[in-house]
Amino acid sequence: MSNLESSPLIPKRVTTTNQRIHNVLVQILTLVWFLCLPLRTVVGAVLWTFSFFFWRPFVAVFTRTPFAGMLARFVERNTWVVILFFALPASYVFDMFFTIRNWYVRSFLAAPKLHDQRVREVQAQVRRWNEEGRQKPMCTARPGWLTMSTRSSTFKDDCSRISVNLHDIIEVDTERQIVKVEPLVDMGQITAHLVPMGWSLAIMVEMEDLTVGGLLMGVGLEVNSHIYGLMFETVERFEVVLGDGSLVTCSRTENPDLFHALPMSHGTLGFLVSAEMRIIPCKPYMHLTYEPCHSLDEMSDKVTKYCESDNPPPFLEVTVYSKETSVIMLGEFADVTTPEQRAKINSVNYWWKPWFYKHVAKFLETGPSDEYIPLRHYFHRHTRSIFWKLEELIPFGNHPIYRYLLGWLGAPKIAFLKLFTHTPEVRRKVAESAVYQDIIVPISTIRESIILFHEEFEFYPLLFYPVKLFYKAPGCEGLIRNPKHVKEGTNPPWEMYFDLGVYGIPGPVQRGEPWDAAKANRAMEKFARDNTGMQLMYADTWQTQEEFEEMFDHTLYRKCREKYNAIGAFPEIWDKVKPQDQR
Ligand SMILES: NC(=O)C1=CN([C@@H]2O[C@H](COP(=O)(O)OP(=O)(O)OC[C@H]3O[C@@H](n4cnc5c(N)ncnc54)[C@H](OP(=O)(O)O)[C@@H]3O)[C@@H](O)[C@H]2O)C=CC1
Ligand SMILES: C=C(/C=C/[C@@H](C)[C@H]1CC[C@H]2C3=CC=C4C[C@@H](O)CC[C@]4(C)[C@H]3CC[C@]12C)C(C)C
Repeated sequence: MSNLESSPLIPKRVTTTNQRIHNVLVQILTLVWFLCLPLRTVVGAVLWTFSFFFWRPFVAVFTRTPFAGMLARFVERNTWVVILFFALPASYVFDMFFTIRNWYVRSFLAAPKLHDQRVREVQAQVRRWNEEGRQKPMCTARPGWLTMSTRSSTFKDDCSRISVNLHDIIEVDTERQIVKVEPLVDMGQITAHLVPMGWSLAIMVEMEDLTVGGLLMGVGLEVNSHIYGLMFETVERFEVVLGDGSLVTCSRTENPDLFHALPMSHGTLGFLVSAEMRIIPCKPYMHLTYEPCHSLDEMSDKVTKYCESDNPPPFLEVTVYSKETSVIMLGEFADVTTPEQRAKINSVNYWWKPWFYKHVAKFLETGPSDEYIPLRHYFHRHTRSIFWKLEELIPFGNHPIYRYLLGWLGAPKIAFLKLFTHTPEVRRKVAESAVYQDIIVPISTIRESIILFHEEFEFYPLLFYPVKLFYKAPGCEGLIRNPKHVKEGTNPPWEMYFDLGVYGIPGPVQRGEPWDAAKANRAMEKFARDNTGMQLMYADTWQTQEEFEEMFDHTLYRKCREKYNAIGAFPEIWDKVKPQDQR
């Protein structure tokens, strides 16, 4: 028995019939596991031994030698080799493991009971950290390579790592229209659970590996954020372990200051251990209408009109293919009942299908159209191509031969891309020669923003998701600044913003011309600050601390750090996100 389990803080487990079945199954599986020894040895040895016991130490040692540059060049020029032979198979095995594990936990282990026990384990770790003299500030033990962040920061090396290993969906309450989840539940897990029940998160974020904790303690948004706002707006209650090990809950009425300060606080106020989030009923299909636009003005006018109308389309996304061309996608949940509708079904996520954004680009030539996409296919439409990033990594990835032969392997997990290809040297080069950035700015700046991105990055496609930012009453203003030009007569007041994202190698770099990463990124950040906008902090920032604090309002955040015992217990956000050279 571990020390934690013998602790008086943790209740003894109750053995239920399900758990007895669980015990028998564990014994059977152990037997099967041993009987499969030869297969296990081959697969396990090739994948895990190579990745964890050879590749990482090899990279660590190699990067200290004069050959580091050579390795970086090899990885850079032959990224597809590393991805095809290591990242893809590892991702496949990892996904299979988690699919089985999640099914198993759902079927045989009582998650609500385990939740309380696991929260106590987090509390026990924090209390132990206090008893041992509060040496280094705390952060979650999740390793950097497993996260979705492209940041090069290494703050975790200077922190005490607390394991917040909470992976489960605790409860779906269709009457209250709430799902209660643990922070490491990811988007893929949620759609697999909710969609067959006829429900969806109010904001169902696209990428399967994004976690609830990361999206709420960072920023989450999707193509219906022009209705619901950022993901944290759909939260009813947070449950948090504070720096002294106590457990608090907060909502709009209970500890409201903490409730409003938590979003975007990046784990610097406490450890999130559960969140209650709004769910909405859904239908089996998304009816998607494609409207190609052939000028920036046409797109800007149409999008503004749709977003600000009294009856906006429930889902709205734009993919910008060049300064003047883009496709607007308008979606609504739908049933498919008639033969005409059935003829328009397109399961876009089957592995042999063309990547979604390539499919959408065709409407620029063929004109407006519509189709019915099965809901899970729609929710995860960009996963297979990692938006438009995979083409750079596997240039032949959308070729029909590749799709039919190897498409079933799916996309490499971002975590494994990072694990296998991010040597420090590569990371440095990426920051100087590629851009992964999103800003959220008012919809009134569509033209200026796209022109700015064209001048600074000259990379397409661009991602465009409209987002409603709600005005917060005095005392409730969190890190995200209040919008300045709210729409008259709305309650609560709001202003329409949009997320503009650029992910890839800028035009000048592709052509072998000079490109000043610092200048371009700083111009983008200044534009966001000047327009009461913000940058998404999963990415590297090039701002100074003063500029960062001009972008994000630290007033309530700092009050809460003091009131809820976070000072000394957790780093400040800036310490987590600041650029490497400001450490
Ligand atoms: N559509 C969208 O909205 C998209 C959003 N993103 C971005 O990706 C990030 C999410 O990625 P993901 O890998 O899921 O998350 P991460 O592991 O990157 O976590 C993001 C931040 O949240 C903190 N955090 C996570 N879990 C907890 C917890 N239980 N308690 C306290 N703090 C916690 C982390 O703290 P710590 O540093 O201590 O680990 C970290 O600072 C977000 O920043 C989001 O903006 C990316 C793509 C799309
Ligand atoms: C914020 C949004 C979407 C963002 C995604 C497109 C990016 C989020 C994380 C990005 C990536 C993470 C790590 C990577 C590993 C590198 O080796 C290659 C690049 C990348 C795959 C990179 C690509 C872009 C992201 C997926 C929207 C939806 C608001």
